[in-house]
Amino acid sequence: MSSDYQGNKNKRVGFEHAINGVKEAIKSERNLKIQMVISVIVTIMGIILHITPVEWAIIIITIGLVLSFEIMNTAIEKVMDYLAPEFNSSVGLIKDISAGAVFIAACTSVIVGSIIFLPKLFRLFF
Ligand SMILES: Nc1ncnc2c1ncn2[C@@H]1O[C@H](COP(=O)(O)OP(=O)(O)OP(=O)(O)O)[C@@H](O)[C@H]1O
Repeated sequence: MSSDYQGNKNKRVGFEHAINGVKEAIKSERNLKIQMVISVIVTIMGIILHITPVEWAIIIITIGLVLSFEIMNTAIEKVMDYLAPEFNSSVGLIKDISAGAVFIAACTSVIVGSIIFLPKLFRLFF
């Protein structure tokens, strides 16, 4: 079945839609802005503390995981707001579960960051 969007489908290259999605998510989601600032700070710390290539790979995967989960959470929130804008306990639960996935990814990133950075910071200051 074709929908109204089919007429606009070929006006942009595939990744342009994705870049637009990232921009829109950043505009509308405060948490995503905070996570991006934290990602920049972590990257600067990685440069200053001379982390190894393997540590860079782990940090980059972790940052990608958190940002991707937050963007997916934003998409789920938007779908739910579109389909059911009124108060609904099932909608609330779906959003809570989606936020839970971000929370798990964020906790993982804190643990990974601590394992990589804390010993280096400790050596720097003590
Ligand atoms: N339509 C709704 N019905 C019931 N509860 C809702 C509804 N919309 C949101 N909630 C509750 O409010 C919480 C926050 O939802 P909201 O859509 O405001 O996301 P947000 O402020 O961007 O939060 P997040 O930090 O998870 O991104 C949800 O996790 C849910 O518990």
